[in-house]
Amino acid sequence: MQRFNARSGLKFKSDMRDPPEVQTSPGNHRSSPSTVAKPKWKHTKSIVFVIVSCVTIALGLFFVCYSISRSGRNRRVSLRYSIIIDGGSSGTRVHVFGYRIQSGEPVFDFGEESYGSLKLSPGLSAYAENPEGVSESVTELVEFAKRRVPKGKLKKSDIRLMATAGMRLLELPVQEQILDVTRRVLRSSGFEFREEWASVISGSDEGVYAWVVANHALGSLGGEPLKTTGIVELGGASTQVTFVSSELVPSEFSRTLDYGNVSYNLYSHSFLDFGQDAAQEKLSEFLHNSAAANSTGEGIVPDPCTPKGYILKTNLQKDLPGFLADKGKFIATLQAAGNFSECRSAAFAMLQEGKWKCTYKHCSIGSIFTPNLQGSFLATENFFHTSKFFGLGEKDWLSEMILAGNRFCGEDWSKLKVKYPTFKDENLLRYCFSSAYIISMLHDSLGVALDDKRIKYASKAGDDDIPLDWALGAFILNTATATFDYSGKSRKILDLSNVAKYKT
Ligand SMILES: Nc1nc2c(ncn2[C@@H]2O[C@H](COP(=O)(O)OP(=O)(O)OP(=O)(O)O)[C@@H](O)[C@H]2O)c(=O)[nH]1
Ligand SMILES: [Ca+2]
Repeated sequence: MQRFNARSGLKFKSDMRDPPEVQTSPGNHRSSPSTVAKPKWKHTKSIVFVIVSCVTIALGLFFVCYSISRSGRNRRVSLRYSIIIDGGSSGTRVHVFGYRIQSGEPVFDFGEESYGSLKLSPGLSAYAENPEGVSESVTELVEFAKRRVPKGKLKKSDIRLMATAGMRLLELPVQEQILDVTRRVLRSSGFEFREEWASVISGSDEGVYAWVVANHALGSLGGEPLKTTGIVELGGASTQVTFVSSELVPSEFSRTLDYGNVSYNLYSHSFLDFGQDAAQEKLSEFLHNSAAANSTGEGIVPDPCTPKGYILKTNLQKDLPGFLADKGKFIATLQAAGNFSECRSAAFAMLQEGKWKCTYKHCSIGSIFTPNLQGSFLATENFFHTSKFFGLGEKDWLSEMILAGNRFCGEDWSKLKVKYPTFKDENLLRYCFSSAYIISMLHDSLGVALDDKRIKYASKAGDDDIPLDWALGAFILNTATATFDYSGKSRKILDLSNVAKYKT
């Protein structure tokens, strides 16, 4: 309803429900003083009102910002921190974990706020000839960690360096020289550190840790053993297989993990030197030795795992990580002859080498016992990277891997370079061997059916997309132990009694 005020020319649009709103109707603007001038005191009142409301709004905004920053600071202040440095063959990564204790239990949150990581290449084993060189990269990783932990918390935050297969492949004295350099850096880092916290962990431990983070992410850790998910990890220098087996497992492969009120009897083994990078380098020696008979006379041996047209350079040898340097000498005698099936057969023959020494009921790889895989599995690291590269589906990724490998291995190198212009040669080169190696390992050796829906490739898992990195599993167990110690309950978390067997 609109009322017209004859004197002011102002239309009051008022409605019983709405506060009165003043409208000036067009053409009714009067310049004469006859327009109703407001009394002086009204102006002052509205100016005071405006100032008071601005100050109130400003104070309100300040309070909101302060409480947000305070709660963020409180969150960080209430957080505890733990740092793990993973010394892998292809790189060294630092993981910084923030966590809190709620009613005696650690609460893990691998979101951005509580978790950060940084990877530096090359890995520790690349410094075999120059152990002192390690200090630079470890120092850079420590500095990354210090930027994520409040200064006042450094002394209460433990830092560990846990090296894996790349270091296991070095001679013990060289391992110790490299570890001593890392200990010197960690000792002066300001974090809580003990000498024994810089070590080469056993492959079996590495597998258990990866199993722990996968089942934590999937929510099955602490649940029924046969409802847990196994892990197969194709790393750079080693491959881990870890899962709950209902078969009787010889003690050298058996691990007991007590978590919550549940005891898990795990099969866990790390196939040292059967990581993808190590296997690909071993293959050149294997091809040379096994095909010497039918080489082309001048000692040239066909290499079915390298696409035709690629010139295998001897300078690849100087690019090899420390533990592989001596393998490079065979590269010069190889000739690229890309063929997926032949590469798959060569990889399978390499995986079966030493089978005659098998003293168990059955051996799937070399003379090593592996129970028949049972239940669901996540296939990580190179299983994931290569499947991603070929854009394989979730369901039939193994059958698709064969098709993709056939195409890739059979393609001429010059065409692959045009198709994948952004890839460095040494990275693009890996995919023919990788596809064949994956099939020869999972299907030909471990007996996974090509259409088995229970095995999926992944790099993350669970609703929170938790990274499937064994270091997160090590952190979970370390913290759980710490918590149990902390709350006075001394319960066995991880039966490490037989870890000594792996240390030698
Ligand atoms: N194709 C591809 N491979 C990758 C990528 N990032 C890492 N890799 C490879 O994946 C493997 C890394 O797995 P990791 O477990 O981290 O290997 P690592 O820790 O360096 O070696 P280990 O000591 O055997 O554990 C190595 O073979 C890397 O070369 C990537 O983006 N693409
Ligand atoms: Ca690794």
